Amino acid sequence: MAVSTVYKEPAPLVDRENPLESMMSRFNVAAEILGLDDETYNVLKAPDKQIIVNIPVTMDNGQRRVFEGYRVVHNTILGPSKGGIRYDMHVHLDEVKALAAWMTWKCAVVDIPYGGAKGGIICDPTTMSPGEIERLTRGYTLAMKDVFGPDRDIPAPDMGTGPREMAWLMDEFSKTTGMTSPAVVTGKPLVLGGSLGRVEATGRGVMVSAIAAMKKLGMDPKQSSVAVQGFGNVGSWAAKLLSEKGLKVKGVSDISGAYWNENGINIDEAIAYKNAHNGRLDGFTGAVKMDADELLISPVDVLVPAAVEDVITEHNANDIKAKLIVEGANGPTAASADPIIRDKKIMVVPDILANSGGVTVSYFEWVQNRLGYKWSENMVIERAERIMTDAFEKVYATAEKYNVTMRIAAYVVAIDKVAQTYKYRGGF
Ligand SMILES: NC(=O)C1=CN([C@@H]2O[C@H](COP(=O)(O)OP(=O)(O)OC[C@H]3O[C@@H](n4cnc5c(N)ncnc54)[C@H](OP(=O)(O)O)[C@@H]3O)[C@@H](O)[C@H]2O)C=CC1
Ligand SMILES: O=C(O)CCC(=O)C(=O)O
Repeated sequence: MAVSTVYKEPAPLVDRENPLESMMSRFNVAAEILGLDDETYNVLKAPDKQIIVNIPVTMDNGQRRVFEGYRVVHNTILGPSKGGIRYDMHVHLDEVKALAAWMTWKCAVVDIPYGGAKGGIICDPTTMSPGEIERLTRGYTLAMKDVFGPDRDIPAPDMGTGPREMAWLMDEFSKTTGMTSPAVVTGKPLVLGGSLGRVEATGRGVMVSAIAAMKKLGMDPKQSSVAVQGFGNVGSWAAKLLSEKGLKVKGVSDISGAYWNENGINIDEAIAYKNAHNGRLDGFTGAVKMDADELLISPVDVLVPAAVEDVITEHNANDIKAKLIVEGANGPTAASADPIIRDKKIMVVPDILANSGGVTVSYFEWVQNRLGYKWSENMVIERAERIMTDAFEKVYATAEKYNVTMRIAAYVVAIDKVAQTYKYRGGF
């Protein structure tokens, strides 16, 4: 049988900023503020484990193709590691390492008992059939069977994956143990033990943090406008829930381009259009198409980058008009843009706080699976909102205490918690 290795080589990071370097530069600033000792610094800066696997998959045409997959466990000091799995052609080991570390900091910011991990496979799911994606997902799960576990490492969805992939993962893992193990993965379909409220949880958390930040800035949601980059799980839910709070969503985008309506886009219509057109906004008539790069520097009060890393850089930061940036995506702002944004006095609710609603409700899903009990949607929403509001206030107070940005403050809160736990666990 012919074996093609076309998807095996990782995409180079040459033309992009390196998210791992961005993560480390903020980590270093926070470590300095906290006066972290050398031992703790060295333990926290590098991942505990990096696993790279080759996954042979029989494609629909009978050819075998080998895919490269990763799982990076950054840290387990606070508990079992937690983090999503990304299917995308740009997946790169350094990116997965950054994403795994961000999971450690994110779980610590919202004070849930998890460490951090992230996974990814270099693939383009938009060109694969459901059967090919299923075989890839099952192959990845088998390759990671000794890494995953309800008390060890608990995956979830990220870009390019959703409840369908999580169901296959749960089923394949359960076969290896001979027991149905719903708690091995979160973001599952409801019938398999998924939690009410998980699908929209990340977008809802973005909305909650945006409203909390607007309150601090004295901005009235009903008099404010917003642009959202990325119209997938996080972006579309954030846009919908922000519009329900009265904000005018003037711009949205996906890989097909950006769409602008000065009078506000009808988000329910945009979502319905996307769902009916292969997940894309291309051809949507409720807005005018514009250059994708223009969206980030468009005249809006609030900007929500909810797609990929490093879209805000030293090259466009100066042109941003928004007074508030709420990071739905992980790592959308390169470290090179931080000083420019700070000097422009734009408030940034950083990724590890703003998008933590997803992992928070994942935690609730895991708790419900372990209890064998289901919570009502109201209970999920109310508890997640409380956790996020408390985390926001803690980060805001830390920013004031040290006179630093919300981003550095979030790292300070997170690293302090993990470092203190490390000291207790180490016995001194
Ligand atoms: N899902 C979750 O619960 C969580 C996700 N996140 C982060 O949020 C971000 C988005 O994830 P999620 O919504 O799940 O992913 P999805 O795959 O559901 O959606 C990604 C969206 O981004 C669009 N996109 C991709 N590249 C670009 C680009 N260069 N410019 C504009 N749009 C682009 C995609 O367009 P198209 O579909 O046309 O390709 C799609 O609309 C990621 O950074 C992820 O790590 C963070 C916390 C939790
Ligand atoms: O829901 C989860 O467990 C993790 C989601 C995720 O990958 C993220 O927050 O970046």
